[in-house]
Amino acid sequence: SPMCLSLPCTDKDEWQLEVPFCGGQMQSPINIDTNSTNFSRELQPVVLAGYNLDPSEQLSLMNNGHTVVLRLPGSLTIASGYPQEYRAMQLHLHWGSPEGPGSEHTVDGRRYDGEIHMVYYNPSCGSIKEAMKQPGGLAVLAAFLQVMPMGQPLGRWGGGSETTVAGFNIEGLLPANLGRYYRYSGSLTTPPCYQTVNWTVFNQTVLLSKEQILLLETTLQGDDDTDLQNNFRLTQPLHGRKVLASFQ
Ligand SMILES: NS(=O)(=O)c1c(F)c(F)c(SCCc2ccc(C(=O)O)cc2)c(F)c1NC1CCCCCCC1
Ligand SMILES: [Zn+2]
Repeated sequence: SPMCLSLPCTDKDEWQLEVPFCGGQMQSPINIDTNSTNFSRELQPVVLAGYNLDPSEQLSLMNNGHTVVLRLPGSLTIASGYPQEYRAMQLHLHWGSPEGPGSEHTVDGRRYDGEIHMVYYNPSCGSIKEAMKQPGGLAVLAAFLQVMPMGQPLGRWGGGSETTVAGFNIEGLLPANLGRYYRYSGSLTTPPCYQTVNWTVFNQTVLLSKEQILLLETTLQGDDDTDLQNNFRLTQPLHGRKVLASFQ
């Protein structure tokens, strides 16, 4: 767009022209200004249950043209850290390019190399479709991906359009410390932009090797057969929302 002065120039926010919620007052991602977060002692550490998936469990990994998505079984749940239980749906990633970082959330204006999102729904809202439209119907656990200085690779990341991976310890994809996080109410960061997401953004990052980040940035094809890069939405205004912190 003509107003774009800095790269990457992906002002996806024409979305609100055809997708009304995308122009709402509770949109994600946001910049987290650590000087204006409120410490809340009610925010307990996030505890996952059922995350150690049996290798006999085959998980679908696919490139949907916008990100790489790993479908997760509903047996993986958030057992604490939220007022109600949530069940897993999928996890996916946001990244940049060899020219620059690609996290969705920023902290004090800093953009990280990438961001992992684990998407959950509240089963007491009925089906996933209903949950997606209810406030608090969705929860997303977000962690920043950061290149570690000297890389010994973490976990396994696949590529290609549709494949399956054997079950593995999903908790290994999140930071070790799930007790330090930011919490705020926001939205999906892609159309339909439903404002129904209870966001958790962990303070500790997930360290990947330079090769792993580069693999992510250079191996996936987007919808239009170009490199799938910079698949992050620009940060959105808070419109008075408070960001809570589970730590001081
Ligand atoms: N950050 S996020 O959670 O908002 C998010 C993104 F930013 C995303 F960019 C995506 S991928 C883009 C949306 C999409 C496209 C195709 C398909 C398909 O062919 O199955 C599915 C979805 C993406 F899938 C998600 N997460 C999805 C949001 C879309 C539907 C709600 C349920 C799962 C979470
Ligand atoms: Zn996402």
